[in-house]
Amino acid sequence: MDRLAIAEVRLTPVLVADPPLLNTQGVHQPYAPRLIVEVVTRGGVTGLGETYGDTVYLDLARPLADALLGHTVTDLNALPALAARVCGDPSLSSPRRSSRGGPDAATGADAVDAAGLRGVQTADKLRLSVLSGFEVACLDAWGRATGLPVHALLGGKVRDRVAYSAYLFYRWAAHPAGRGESDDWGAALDPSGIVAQARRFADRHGFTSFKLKGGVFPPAQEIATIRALAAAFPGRPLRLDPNGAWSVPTSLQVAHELRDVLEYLEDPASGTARMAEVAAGTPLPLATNMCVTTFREIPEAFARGAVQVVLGDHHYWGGLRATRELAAVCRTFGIGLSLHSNTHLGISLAAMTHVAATLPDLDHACDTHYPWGTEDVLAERLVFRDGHLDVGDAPGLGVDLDRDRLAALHRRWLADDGTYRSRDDAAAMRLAEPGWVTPAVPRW
Ligand SMILES: O=C([O-])C(=O)C[C@H](O)[C@@H](O)C(=O)[O-]
Ligand SMILES: [Mg+2]
Repeated sequence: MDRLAIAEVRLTPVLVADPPLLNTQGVHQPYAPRLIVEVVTRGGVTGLGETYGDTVYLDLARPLADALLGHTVTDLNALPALAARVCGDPSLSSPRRSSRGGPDAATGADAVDAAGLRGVQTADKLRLSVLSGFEVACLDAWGRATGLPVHALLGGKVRDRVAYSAYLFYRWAAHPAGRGESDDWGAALDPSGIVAQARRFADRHGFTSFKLKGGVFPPAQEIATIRALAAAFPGRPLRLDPNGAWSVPTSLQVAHELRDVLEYLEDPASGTARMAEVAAGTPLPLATNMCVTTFREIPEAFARGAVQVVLGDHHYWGGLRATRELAAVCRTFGIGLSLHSNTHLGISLAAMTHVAATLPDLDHACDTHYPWGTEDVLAERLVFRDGHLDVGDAPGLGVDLDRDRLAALHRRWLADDGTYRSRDDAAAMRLAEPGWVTPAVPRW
């Protein structure tokens, strides 16, 4: 066991190129912050983890890294209590104020900040997101030390490949003011642009289901885009996610108009109360990665029938094992399950794939931003075949770090003056539209 004790934890914040993808709050900044966690055992094995890299997460990660020294990588049930002790007083788990001085993201369904795209931001959720990077790194180290894949440490895989969905975004050709890296996707701001984007995703990665990030244009335009996708890809599962931008009547109208082509409607309205009202008025299933993002949000949402599919995310649910606990709760209440994604690198995609492989009732193809990325810290990028990732049996996560790439992305983080160290989609939007503020919801 001593060989599995943690001798060193390395934290490397990085900035990763991100395209100008639009959402209801603004546009992605040219660079997204991520944190790479390396856990080194006394036996000399290194495990990899990845999580959000915004400054508020880094502030919690540093004390947790120190506190982990001497613990063994198998000691995962003790992680949440350790994190609660060293990352701050659990009583701080009440809602947190927006770091941007705007409305408090957690006080109600009408207030969102960048974190609001993934539900309210609480101290609990921040801490769990940090913890998830360490949990994954410990599992990777444990697997590498014993020759077992992470899915085996989670009880074993029930499938050999995991289905992913194409994540379509309205987008500009380039970031405003000549910032960031360029790519060859071009702009997609209307139905034909999105259909072309979907074709490219399908041709390149074999995706057969499609999710459109909505809440960008008035609903009639987004309905037209979904209709164009349905015509171009008949019978394929489609999803639309305006991140809570619509009122209850608007949500009901969109649900009615698209009821024959949508697999589910994702977070049409903000907050459990509005989602419950929408759900009561449509047979279309509602999915969420906003109103059910923590265990404590489950009882009310499930009792009120507010959601029919939970889009789990191992980052903010607190790791791969917590994601399995979420799956058990969803199974108990007859609620569907899939997995959500934010801008991420290959370590998180590998982690997500391992846990997805162990979930018997994964009902829908998982989300991923990965195909939008052109940079990674992995020696070899993960490759989708027929819209799936294979679930390997190599030890740990089965992915290797490229130290030169990691160092280069870290140098970018070091060189940044703070502009990109915390995600701020509204700030990025202001470069194109001075005076832009995060729209209040309901926006339409
Ligand atoms: O499903 C979702 O809500 C997301 O993927 C949240 C993300 O933050 C997405 O809106 C984005 O990347 O702009
Ligand atoms: Mg969503």
